[in-house]
Amino acid sequence: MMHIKGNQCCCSFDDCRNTAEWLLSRTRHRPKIGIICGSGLGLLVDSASRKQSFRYEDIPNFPASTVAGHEGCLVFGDLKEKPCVFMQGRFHLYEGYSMCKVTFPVRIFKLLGVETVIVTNASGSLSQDFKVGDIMIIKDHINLPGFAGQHPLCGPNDERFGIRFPCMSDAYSEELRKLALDTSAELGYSDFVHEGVYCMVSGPNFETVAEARMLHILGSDSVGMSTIPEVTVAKHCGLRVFGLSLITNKVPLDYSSEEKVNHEEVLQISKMRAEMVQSLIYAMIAKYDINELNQSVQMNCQN
Ligand SMILES: O=P(O)(O)O[C@H]1O[C@H](CO)[C@@H](O)[C@H]1O
Ligand SMILES: Nc1nc2[nH]cnc2c(=O)[nH]1
Repeated sequence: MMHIKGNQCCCSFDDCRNTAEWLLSRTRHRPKIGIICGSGLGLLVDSASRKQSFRYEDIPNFPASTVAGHEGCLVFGDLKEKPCVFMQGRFHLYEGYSMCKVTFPVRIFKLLGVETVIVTNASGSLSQDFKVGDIMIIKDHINLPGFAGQHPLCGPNDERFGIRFPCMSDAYSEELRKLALDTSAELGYSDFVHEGVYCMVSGPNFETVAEARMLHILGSDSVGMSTIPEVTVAKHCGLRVFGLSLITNKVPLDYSSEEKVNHEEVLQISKMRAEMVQSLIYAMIAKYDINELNQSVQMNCQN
């Protein structure tokens, strides 16, 4: 599959602008919060009001969802009266998409007027402290494909999106992480909500024992096959980022382990715990003062 024309990204500023204008001319929604639903987490959309949905296949330049548990719909709607847009299904490198296709919707979010992105995913735990069904607030990440040059910002930089060398040491908003921890305590969730470091691998296979041990030694608390490209592009274009990772399985760190992960089990646990993820996000959004946060986004966002 060829996504790069010469050394040009297949998703130029004009492609992004055309897609955003197509959407803006078909909806009255003007979202401020963009939510990316991970594997099996599509039901985060369920309680939104005034919903309007577009199938990915009908949106110009949008890739198609090919993975079970990723519905393939862009849904506009309000959560607690805050205007949101949801990706019910994301794109992954292992589907054969280039990094610019994987992250294309994040740039569309930006051009739609979104200021905060909430990413969610399903991941396997490497930390002995996490149990299946726990929620990990993403504090930081390790971009393993990025180390090998599989990086969404490689190639010519378009300054209309952001600067050539973006800072990543504060990728995940400290203020939103604190809000998440406080909200978890109020909901009585503290026993199963923890902060941690997420590591991305390209997939599609799950880890060998030796790989899992290496990722753990490197400082990863959980591992998955997504999220980091989206977060990187969001930070590059000045969006505020918050991330939640649902622990759907334990990654075997020992050859004697009986654990054998598969995607069906990942989806089963995601669907079982999606309501918890949903109530945490809703409670956070209810408390979230968009105007106040916008001011601090502008102050903090020096990129
Ligand atoms: O990261 P999300 O999209 O939630 O999905 C996770 O679950 C799938 C594997 O079961 C992989 O795609 C992995 O990345
Ligand atoms: N790489 C990887 N991705 C996952 N997504 C959900 N669980 C896992 C896992 O154990 N490993």
